[in-house]
Amino acid sequence: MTADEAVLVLEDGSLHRGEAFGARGRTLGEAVFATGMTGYQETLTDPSYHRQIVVATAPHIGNTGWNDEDDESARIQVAGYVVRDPARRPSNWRSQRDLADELARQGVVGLAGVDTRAVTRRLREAGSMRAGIFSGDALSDATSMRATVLDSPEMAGADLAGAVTTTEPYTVPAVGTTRFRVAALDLGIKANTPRMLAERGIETRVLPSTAHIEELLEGGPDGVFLSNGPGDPATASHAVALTSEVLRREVPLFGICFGNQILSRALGLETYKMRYGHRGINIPVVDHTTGTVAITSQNHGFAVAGEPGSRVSSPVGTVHLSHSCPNDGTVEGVTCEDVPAFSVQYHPEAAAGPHDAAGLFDRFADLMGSH
Ligand SMILES: NC(=O)CC[C@H](N)C(=O)O
Repeated sequence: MTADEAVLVLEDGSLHRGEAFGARGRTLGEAVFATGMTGYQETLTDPSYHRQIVVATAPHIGNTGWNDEDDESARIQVAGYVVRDPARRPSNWRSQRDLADELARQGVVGLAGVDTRAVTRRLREAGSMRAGIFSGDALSDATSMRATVLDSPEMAGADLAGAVTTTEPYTVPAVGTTRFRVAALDLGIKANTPRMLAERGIETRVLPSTAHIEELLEGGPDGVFLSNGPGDPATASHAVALTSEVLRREVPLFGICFGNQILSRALGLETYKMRYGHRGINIPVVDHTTGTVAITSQNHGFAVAGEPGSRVSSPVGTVHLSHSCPNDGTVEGVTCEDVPAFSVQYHPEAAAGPHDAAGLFDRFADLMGSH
């Protein structure tokens, strides 16, 4: 890595100087911090991070290099990447190349050599904020770089699923015998989701976010899946309308993260922007039905409003705000008591992360089996 200068400029006017990492140039996005110690390849390729500049709290990044197997989508999706101490040389039996080279190859602007924990403390106190990374020819004086950041769009109100969804439908076959067929609305789906469904004998037909109800329910699928995805759930009116129709027809439905926010909105609940969100792979979730706690993988900046553990009425009957995060008391999942639908704010596909929540895919299969 050549030691040329790069700077992270936050909306609050603070400047964090380091070295260019990956591509040189300029990038703008929402600065968020992610606390996972592992799984940077999955994080960087997760479409939910579209238009976000990810700040890694783990000080050493890049140790396991990059491979052709662990991508969660077709490309690196983050707007930028900020790390403290990049590995000088990757060392892993699966590594095929170097992280910095891969960032450069895909044109992703990054920054290394800053105190990412200091940046994180700032984001934790003041909240996620707009930011820019500037290097090479894009470097200029602090005032104009900050003005560029202040001109960039906010994450609140951003409608981004259309930027990451598939253009054409495709099918991921079940492994072994096909027990169920699921239609998945791709709002930014991760590759591990259809894979985990496939392992349970579920064939997944993945559809663009613009699909109409006839396309979604073509061939009479056994269930509908709402994926994770970037942007503000308050903008996702089409997905919310589709979901209302699926609920009305009582087709079994399961949603993850953005999908949880969409289902909740279809049930009449509201979403709001959190101060700094949850992004990590060791976040606890309480299941209010069983009283158990799962350690989960998460990546969200918006949340569903409501009292964890309470029951509210909706157009399709009673809804249990069935899961919550004990760290801050936010809602982490909803369960419909009168129609076959549930969703969680966290990631049972856990790429990367712990496997505590993997059983939710079995719960979805059971729900389809009993309808
Ligand atoms: N991972 C996701 O699906 C994220 C959902 C939404 N964009 C949020 O930030 O809350």
